[in-house]
Amino acid sequence: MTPLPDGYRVVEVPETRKQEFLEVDRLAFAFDSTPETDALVPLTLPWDRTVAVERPDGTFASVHASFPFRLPVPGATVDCSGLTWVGARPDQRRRGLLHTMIDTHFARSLGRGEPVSALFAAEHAIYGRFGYGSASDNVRVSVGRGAALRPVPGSDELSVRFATVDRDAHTALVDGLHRAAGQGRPGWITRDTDELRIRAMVDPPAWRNGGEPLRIVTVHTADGEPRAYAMLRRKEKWEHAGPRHTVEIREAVAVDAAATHRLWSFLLDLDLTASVEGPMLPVDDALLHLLVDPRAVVPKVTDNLWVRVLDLPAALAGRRYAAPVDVVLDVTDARLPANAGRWRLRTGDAEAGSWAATVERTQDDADLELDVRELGAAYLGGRSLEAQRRAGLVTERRPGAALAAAAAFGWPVAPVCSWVF
Ligand SMILES: CC(=O)SCCNC(=O)CCNC(=O)[C@H](O)C(C)(C)COP(=O)(O)OP(=O)(O)OC[C@H]1O[C@@H](n2cnc3c(N)ncnc32)[C@H](O)[C@@H]1OP(=O)(O)O
Repeated sequence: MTPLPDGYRVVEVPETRKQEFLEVDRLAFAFDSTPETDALVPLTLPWDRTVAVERPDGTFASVHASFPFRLPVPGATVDCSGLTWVGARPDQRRRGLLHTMIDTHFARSLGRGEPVSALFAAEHAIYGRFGYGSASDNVRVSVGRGAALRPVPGSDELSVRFATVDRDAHTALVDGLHRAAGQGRPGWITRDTDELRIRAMVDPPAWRNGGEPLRIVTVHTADGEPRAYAMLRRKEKWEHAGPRHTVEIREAVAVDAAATHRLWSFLLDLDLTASVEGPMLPVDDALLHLLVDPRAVVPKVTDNLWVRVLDLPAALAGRRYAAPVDVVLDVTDARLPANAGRWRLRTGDAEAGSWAATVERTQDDADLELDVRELGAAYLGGRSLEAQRRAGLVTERRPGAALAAAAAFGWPVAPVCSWVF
């Protein structure tokens, strides 16, 4: 454990200390709220997983919390501690408080039997030093109005409804489609509490930034079954030559190609608009395959989930592999030495097109040497171990081992989480 300044201590935060907790994060993240906004936006924090570092005078210097997620991984799901709301008061930075909070978070997560942790990083430079690897990307596209899509059979039979987001009317529809659309996609964390489901659709006026209230487009079959949705806000812009409104999409999901086609055909043809600013999409999203002219979009790719392997054998045995492999990994892990050393990962028989693996300690020579950070980056199947070898981040001791391991760790569906926690 990293030593704290004299008199500082780690404490659990009960809900009765909510305002003190929020005050630290408001100072850390530079935001404020109002009673009107707070009344509309539920706090999603699980209070039995909320922790602070307290100063000698009993006030909070820094805080963090975690969500108890089920993380979809290649071919399976594992328990995952979703680190969130990490913040130190600006006058308490760079004294090791985050080091202590991370050690505390790791110990508490392992104590609950959670073999991995995941997070969205506020800044890219923060979490690699703690063994988190950037494990997935998302793409945001800016698409001009009228961009054409390749035809998809069945799209024309679907109909579209347009409404203002209504919690009672839409929460179950959004949650059901979100779950269905993410089937088989690593990283696709679902919103498993009422607070998280509501939080996804809240629309306090203070968040509108000059735009209209949050609207929802839903796509339905002839008998009314929902197949896709997009939550969006249009912003007015009138120029000399006429209207050039933008469409800002908060989240868009569809359960199949026909629904994707119908949804985006509608979004790309809204009157008065000039462009559509897309939500966080997986880098292999169907929309990107359907655009007739992909050069017409301006893609922005950024890091999405970061993953920290906490319990190496449980984490690696908890996912499936895309190819058979027998490889000895020699792992370094400065913060969790139980993960360090040599591990043999060996797949068994194929089942439904993928392979389960056993992971055991070994004295055999290493095939690959890597830090737990690079293992976390490869864990969801979206970052190649061979690419990391080429970048000098993974060392190969047996020729061909990186290619073979990369084929096994990779996955045909790109990992992404569609919402920031
Ligand atoms: C999952 C999430 O919640 S992401 C949100 C993270 N929070 C924020 O970005 C809010 C604003 N920032 C903060 O509150 C703080 O600066 C924190 C929490 C990021 C870091 O807290 P600190 O107590 O200052 O961290 P600590 O003193 O333990 O230092 C951690 C190390 O990371 C480095 N570090 C911390 N923040 C950053 C940063 N933003 N950029 C680059 N390096 C950083 C420090 O220099 C230090 O490096 P070292 O190990 O070489 O000494």
